[in-house]
Amino acid sequence: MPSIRPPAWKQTATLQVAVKCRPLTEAERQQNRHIVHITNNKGVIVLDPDLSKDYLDLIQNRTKEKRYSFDHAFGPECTNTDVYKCISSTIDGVVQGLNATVFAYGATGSGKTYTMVGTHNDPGLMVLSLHTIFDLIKKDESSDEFEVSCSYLEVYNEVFFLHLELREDPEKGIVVAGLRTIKVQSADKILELLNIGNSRRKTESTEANATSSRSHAVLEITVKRKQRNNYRTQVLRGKLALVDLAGSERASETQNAGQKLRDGANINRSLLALANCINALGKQHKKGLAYVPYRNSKLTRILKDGLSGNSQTVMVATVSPADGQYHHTVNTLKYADRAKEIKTHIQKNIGPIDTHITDYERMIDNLQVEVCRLKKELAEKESQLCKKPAEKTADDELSWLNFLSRETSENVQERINLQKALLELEETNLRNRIELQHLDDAIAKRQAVEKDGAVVQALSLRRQVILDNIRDNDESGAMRQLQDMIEEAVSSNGNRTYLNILSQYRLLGMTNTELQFEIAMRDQIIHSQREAQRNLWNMLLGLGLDQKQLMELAARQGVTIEDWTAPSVGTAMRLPSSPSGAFCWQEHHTSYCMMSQEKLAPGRCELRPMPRRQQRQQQQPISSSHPLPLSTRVSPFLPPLSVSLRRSKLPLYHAGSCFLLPSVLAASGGGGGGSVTVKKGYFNFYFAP
Ligand SMILES: Nc1ncnc2c1ncn2[C@@H]1O[C@H](COP(=O)(O)OP(=O)(O)OP(=O)(O)O)[C@@H](O)[C@H]1O
Repeated sequence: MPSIRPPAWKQTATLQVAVKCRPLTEAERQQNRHIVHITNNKGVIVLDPDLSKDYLDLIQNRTKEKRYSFDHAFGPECTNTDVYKCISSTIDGVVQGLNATVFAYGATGSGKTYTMVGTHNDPGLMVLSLHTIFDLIKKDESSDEFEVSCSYLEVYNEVFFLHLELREDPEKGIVVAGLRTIKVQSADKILELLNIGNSRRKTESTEANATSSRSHAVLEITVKRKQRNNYRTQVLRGKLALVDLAGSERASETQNAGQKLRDGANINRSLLALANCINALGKQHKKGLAYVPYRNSKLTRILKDGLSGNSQTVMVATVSPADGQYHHTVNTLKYADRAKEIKTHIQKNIGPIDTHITDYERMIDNLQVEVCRLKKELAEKESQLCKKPAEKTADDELSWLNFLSRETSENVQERINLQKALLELEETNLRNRIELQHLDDAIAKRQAVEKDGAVVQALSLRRQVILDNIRDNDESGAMRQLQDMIEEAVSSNGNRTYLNILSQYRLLGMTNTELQFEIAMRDQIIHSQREAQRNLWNMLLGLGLDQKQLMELAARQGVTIEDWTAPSVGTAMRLPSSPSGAFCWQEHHTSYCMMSQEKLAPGRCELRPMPRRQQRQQQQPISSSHPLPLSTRVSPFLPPLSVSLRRSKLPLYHAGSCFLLPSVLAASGGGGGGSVTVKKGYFNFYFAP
């Protein structure tokens, strides 16, 4: 994912130098004189250790007394907290995404470890800085998220104690590859780790210090601050490096003792490299560009940012007040004095704003997951519907509908959010293009005055940033992705599909009920017809007619006997007194039935259609537009005789809205039937019982 970088904001800062002179130790007090004096919290005077100098030397300025002035100077009575007060503002910046470096520089036994780590009663700068960082985070009232991590590194004899590789990262600066970084929740946890790390540090007893550190210790604390608003996330990354350098005494002893000690070059390779860098950086300021040999040692590479790069840096030069340490003290102060000239360029480490796009991506991913989840849920519901539609209760459906309406409104909200994000992106693009236009104009105007001046360069730099932003926005396809997402959110509205399925299911359920009712009705009619037929046969057989006679009688009347099954002998014979029950026939899947009408004259029935959805409601008569088929087989169970209504010469009597059909029974004289031509329209049967 390409990154969009904010415009660079840089401020030049000067390396701050504080000098700290420790008290004489018990042992020193016996044999040494106190030769370092602090004046006005800034001045340092180092007296000539040679007391034999006569007055003449003094007035001829041949004395070795030295005077210096620094940003801050602390005497033996000052605590680490006093020192910290002067540098605390530098530490505060780390929480705002600025880099800071504090390193203690001085001869062995001068008090570097004491200053950086301290004691229980006089906590050092590492401890105090950590407390400040965690206090600031605790007191922060914004909704920003913080993440603090730390690493502790030891460089011993130019070798990383863990044999790690140094790499230059374009975003993070110099990093030690493979270095373990631990996320920490409190200052106490870091201090615990720090004590473990410090206790494992290589120390040796030297003439000047019983527990002289033989390695450089670097405690690095990184504070990641995530600032969010609706659709933007900005990450500020502040780094604080606290460095306790090794003592040099042993190195000098093992090498050319005495001689190199005097000129300050007899320190181990890292310190020599550091001194050279400080020298070069000092010259750089005074005489212009000079090569700075950072790469000569691992220590200087680690400190590169702190010395000239993006860091607000404090050098604490520690000195011993003992006259025996005169050369070390002067040497330290000489480099500290030079370091005052070093300039750094501080700038907030604002993480790539591609986190905007990352956020969009995350949002889109989440939506896609949500869409998948909804699709799956819908498929499950659909399969449930297919399996057991009858088991679905009205309550379930209601709650599911409520759920659906909630989901639908959420879906709408998501789409609104996506639209907003899209608008914001479009606005950014528009702003970028307007600024590009302005920059082009400004560059053109400025170039007319000076061809490649600083202003033109700055404007061109800014123009490049804007161009990158525009290109990155285009390349990332964030807008296209958002548009696709909105469209998908609209089209993949599974709820709508589900609602369709649900309504179809309900419709099918109703049709099913109608059909079941119809089947029940038909069963009832068939049953009644069979009953009537049995009665008819009983009656005819009771009259003494045999099967042959019956067939002849039926044929004479043009009646087809449908189901020739003689009832068992002995069945009771019964003649109904009035028409009742229903009869029906099927016509193109439409059911009609003849209902008994209590209030009609005896034997009079009316044929009515049986509308599917109104079976329980009042029946409607067949309309005249509803033709009956010319030949319709009707099996009325009253009279107890099956008749076929075919084309017939039997008259139909028109009576108002009805056709009157002469009673088949009457016509047959108690056993007759006939065929009639039924055209269309209403018709009533009239039976003469
Ligand atoms: N401000 C101080 N007050 C009291 N004692 C101090 C102070 N500074 C240093 N000392 C003492 O001086 C001695 C040497 O200090 P320290 O070990 O910090 O020196 P160093 O510069 O780290 O030495 P090395 O480079 O050899 O590691 C220790 O015994 C320490 O307790």
